[in-house]
Amino acid sequence: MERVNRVALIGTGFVGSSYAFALLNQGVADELVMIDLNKDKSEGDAMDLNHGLPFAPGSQRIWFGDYSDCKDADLVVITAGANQKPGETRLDLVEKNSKIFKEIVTSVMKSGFDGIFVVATNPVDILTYMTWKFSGLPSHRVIGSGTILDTARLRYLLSDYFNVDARNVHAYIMGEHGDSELPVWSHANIGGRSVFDRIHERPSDYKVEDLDDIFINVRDAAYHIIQRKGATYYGIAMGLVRLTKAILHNENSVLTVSAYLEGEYGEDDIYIGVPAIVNRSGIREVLKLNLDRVEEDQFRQSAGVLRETMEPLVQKFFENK
Ligand SMILES: NC(=O)C1=CN([C@@H]2O[C@H](COP(=O)(O)OP(=O)(O)OC[C@H]3O[C@@H](n4cnc5c(N)ncnc54)[C@H](O)[C@@H]3O)[C@@H](O)[C@H]2O)C=CC1
Ligand SMILES: CC(=O)C(=O)O
Repeated sequence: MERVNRVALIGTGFVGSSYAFALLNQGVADELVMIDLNKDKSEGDAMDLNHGLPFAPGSQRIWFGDYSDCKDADLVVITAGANQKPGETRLDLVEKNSKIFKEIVTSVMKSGFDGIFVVATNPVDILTYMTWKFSGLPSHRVIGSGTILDTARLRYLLSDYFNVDARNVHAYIMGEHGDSELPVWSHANIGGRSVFDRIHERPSDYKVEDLDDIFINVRDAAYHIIQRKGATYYGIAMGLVRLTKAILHNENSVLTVSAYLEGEYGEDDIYIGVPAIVNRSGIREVLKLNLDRVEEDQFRQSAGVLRETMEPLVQKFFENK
């Protein structure tokens, strides 16, 4: 008999329920258990999604459950916790969401869970680090969604600008999933042709300065959406499904996830957005790009911002016991 893949989703708010919907529609997992403090909302979502099963691919099972269901999960995806209010940064959420994570990750581990964690709650790089520390799992089995969404936003905006299918635009955002992130222009290309070459061959259509505006729109996209509708969820939900598929289907896909660094890019003991090869074992390998000097500096600064924010919490939770 073929092995059943189970995903346990913790947090079924805007992001979690959108992820559940996208996962069901793409038929990526065999089982999805939904867990949330808000029992009514989560149970209602499970009922509602079950009614879509006749229209979904394959045979899938969805239910509202509890932490004991995490024991047999291959993947625990955490989207629980506070989101940003207009004007708040992701880093502003760090204290309250770290407390929530201590409770959640401890409960998951008590179930006997021995799979892979995927974290999306903000500030995602720091909460991925916290998940790794609270869980005691090997670092390659704890993955943050990192800059997966920012990279998708960049590819979309470049595709719009150059009028080329987003799937043929290859460009990464690295660093913090947040205000200090950076675009890796030195490796950005449209179907293999560097964005700079593309701009230079069509000077009447394209300008290098436009790349700055494109990046600023990527970096500030969450603020623009939150201002309009209070939260962002569809983009990240689809990104999380992409990541889930790369893991459960052992794809060895390159995705800009939040990965634990041990000297790569000159940093260690930190989770931060980098391109990495992802498969059934989690993060197989961090991909080392040759960044230019400006990008190297920006990456170092971004890591510095994360360290500075994280330091008091690491002391509080792990050093002052
Ligand atoms: N990584 C990324 O690219 C993105 C991350 N996010 C982040 O995702 C997180 C969730 O955002 P939304 O879904 O919009 O928030 P939401 O408020 O709609 O949902 C949060 C859910 O967490 C649940 N929850 C809170 N404490 C819990 C606990 N101790 N145990 C179980 N469930 C608990 C709540 O009941 C609620 O259903 C936020 O931190 C947000 O910033 C949002 C978009 C993109
Ligand atoms: C909220 C958030 O992290 C985003 O949309 O990028």
